Amino acid sequence: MKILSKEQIYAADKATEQAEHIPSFNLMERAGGYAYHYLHQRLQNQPVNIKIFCGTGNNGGDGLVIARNLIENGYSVVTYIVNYSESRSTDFLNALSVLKNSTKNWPQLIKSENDFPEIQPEDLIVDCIFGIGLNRPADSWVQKLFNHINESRAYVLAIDVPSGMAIDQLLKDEVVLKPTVVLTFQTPKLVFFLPQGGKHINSWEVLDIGLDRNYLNSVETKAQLIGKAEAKQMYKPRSKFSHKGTYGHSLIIAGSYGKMGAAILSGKAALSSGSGLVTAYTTRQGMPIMQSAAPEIMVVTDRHNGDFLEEIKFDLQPDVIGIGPGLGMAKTTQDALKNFLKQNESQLVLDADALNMLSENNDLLELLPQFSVLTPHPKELERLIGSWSDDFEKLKKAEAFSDKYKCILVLKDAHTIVVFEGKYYVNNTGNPGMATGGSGDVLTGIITGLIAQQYDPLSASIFGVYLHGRAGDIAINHTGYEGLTAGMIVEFLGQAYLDLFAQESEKK
Ligand SMILES: NC(=O)C1=CN([C@@H]2O[C@H](COP(=O)(O)OP(=O)(O)OC[C@H]3O[C@@H](n4cnc5c(N)ncnc54)[C@H](OP(=O)(O)O)[C@@H]3O)[C@@H](O)[C@H]2O)[C@@H](O)CC1
Ligand SMILES: [K+]
Repeated sequence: MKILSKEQIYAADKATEQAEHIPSFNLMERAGGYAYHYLHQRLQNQPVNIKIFCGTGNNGGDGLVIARNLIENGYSVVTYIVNYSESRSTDFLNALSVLKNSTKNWPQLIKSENDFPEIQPEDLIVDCIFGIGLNRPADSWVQKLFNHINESRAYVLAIDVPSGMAIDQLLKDEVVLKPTVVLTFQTPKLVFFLPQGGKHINSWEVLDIGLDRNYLNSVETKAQLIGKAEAKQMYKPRSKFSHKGTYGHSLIIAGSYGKMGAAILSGKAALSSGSGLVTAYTTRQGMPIMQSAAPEIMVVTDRHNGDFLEEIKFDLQPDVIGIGPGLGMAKTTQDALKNFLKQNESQLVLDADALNMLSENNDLLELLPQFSVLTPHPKELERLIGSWSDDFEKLKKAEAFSDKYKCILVLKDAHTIVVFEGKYYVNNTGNPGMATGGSGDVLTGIITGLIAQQYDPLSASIFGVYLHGRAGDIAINHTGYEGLTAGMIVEFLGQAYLDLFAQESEKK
């Protein structure tokens, strides 16, 4: 699903008005009307007290349209206008005059803290104070109103975006109204998926307000949300006359004394993502551990006998190499990595200690083959690209790094974002149960295994991140968040593949 920027949303508005030859107020009527229907379907005329807080721009105008529809349909509504500014948008004034002409239930003005109404936990709050037009911190009395609503424990439906949250920047000392649900128009907003904004969002839904299809289909967005529909399109079906060679050979270079689990998890994940063959390259001591833990995985070892890899040399030609999990940061391993990178020609997926070694020796980055995949978690990312002031700057810096080294960056987080050639692919699977040791090693294995099967590195990264999260989502139905372990993510990978096509087969 495309994630439009603020400018693109305003442009989609204009394009719709032009294509349908309608004034902008019609679009507000439509958006507010659909939002009313959303509420009405769920409330079914229950006697709940609804308090609608409106700003003085178009988000507030939407609120007035929702209020009018609710009042006309017999709901108990009190509407407030939060007077954060003396200016009113034209369509806000249009919505106000239609409301005043059709009902005696007129809005009340809130000008300061003294005007705040009492809110009961049983009330339903509709937040239409600020939408995407917020461009600076709200006045302190308005922020107090956000907090007043947050403290009420009432159910809060935010229209378009939670008030106080800017969609294209992080505002200093941001105070945000924390909704129960965000009902967002037409397109999810990128900020919902970034840690600093996303933490205020419990759940969100997109409301299709019928913006112009031609515009939406043709607009090229920087960010895209990856869900099942997008993942399904990437899936490569298997052919009947295939054999294990068809699905490639993955080499996983991983493990050290006390960290063999990382190699096992990565190797198993590569296998379960479908790689035809998997070989692990690890320390000599690791051989019996690998062989007994994963009989399907072949093992090649360093000829030395130490706790850490001292040499990375092998006599086989894998299609792709995943390197890093559990390697440790021993000097001997760093030298081994350097020598390996100098002569390596295979496609690479780099994770964990391999990334830390790259951060310590920036020259090594020049040795990476084009389209290498790097899968840092936030701390590893910081070591690679330096610190950032906020999530938006983080993305910009990641983009510059990816451009400079022609690599694919997989920014692991609650919503992992794959960054490549100026585009952001935002993953929408996964859950907090996956914040567990070894989860990242599994992802490395999955992406490696997909590249072995001839997925191009970008698709392998996007699809791999999706599958990883989906496997975790299916697994928690059995384990709960706390009980989920990385090994289970591997076990549920097959289910994640099946789930891609689950709906079709159920319908048959
Ligand atoms: N296509 C769609 O999706 C459709 C969208 N629609 C709706 O329009 C909404 C966007 O409306 P909007 O542009 O009028 O902005 P909104 O958020 O109401 O803010 C109002 C004004 O406040 C101002 N301002 C900013 N920060 C401030 C601050 N801290 N303290 C005080 N003032 C501040 C700023 O004006 P400024 O002062 O900068 O001139 C801003 O313009 C959108 O979210 C959706 O609900 C639908 O109606 C139709 C289809
Ligand atoms: K809002």
